[in-house]
Amino acid sequence: MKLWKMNGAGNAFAIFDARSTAFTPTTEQIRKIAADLKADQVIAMERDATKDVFMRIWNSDGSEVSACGNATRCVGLLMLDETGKDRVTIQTEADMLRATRAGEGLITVDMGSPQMGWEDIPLSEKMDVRGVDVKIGPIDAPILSRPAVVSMGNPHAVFFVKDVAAYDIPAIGPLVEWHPLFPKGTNVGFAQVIDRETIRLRVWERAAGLTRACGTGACAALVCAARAGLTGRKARMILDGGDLTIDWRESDDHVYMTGPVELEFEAEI
Ligand SMILES: N[C@@H](CCC[C@H](N)C(=O)O)C(=O)O
Repeated sequence: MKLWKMNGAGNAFAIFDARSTAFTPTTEQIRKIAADLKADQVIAMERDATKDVFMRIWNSDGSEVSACGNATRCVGLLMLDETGKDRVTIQTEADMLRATRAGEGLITVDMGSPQMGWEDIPLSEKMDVRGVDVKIGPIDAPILSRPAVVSMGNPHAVFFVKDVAAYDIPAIGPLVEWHPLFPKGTNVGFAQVIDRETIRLRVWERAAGLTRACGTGACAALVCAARAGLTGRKARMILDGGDLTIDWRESDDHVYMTGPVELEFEAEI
């Protein structure tokens, strides 16, 4: 079986080609693969009846999830190279996504429409998604405002803060990640709006911890910022591992994510 170690803006993946050999890992095996290969997520590329590929996603704790923006860009590059097409279709549990080239080492993925209903996130009770009431115990950091929430095929809570550096994210992230308001847990973003076209963002990822970039997290932060009038619909997102450009187009309501993809090594196992 072929294995690629790749990253998208520093978000690290072990990607297995399971199109001709079955890949049915246990939770323990996923944890070990993620630890040994220093991967935030483990990905399996499987055959799909109508799309170019089906993508399965596991977080580093072994849980399976339905969306991963940066991995979609990595799988997009592999499929664009393999098929020679201008555009490839990638089916995930959450949605059908499309990937195209956007210049040297850059891939754009159409991430589809954000889901804004409280049941879509999901929340455990009806609440205004522009600012939900999560009470977390006293923390040694400036007071946090109510986070905005949105689903990009996976749940996101986004805090808008004055200075991202003032927050101990590994201490605060887990308190929100598994707060009872989020029955399926949530990814937790800390977004500092620099100007109407630039956001500094760090994300505590559900079941993976603080990563160097989170693609769906960047989409979620831009959607929440634009919805609140803090930015326009297109912005440069500055993450620890690199920049992503997020464009929430008015014409089709879809969120387009563009950013770097890097192949670290490939192997046969
Ligand atoms: N790294 C990802 C998101 C991976 C899944 C996430 N941790 C979750 O549990 O929803 C991205 O680039 O979007």
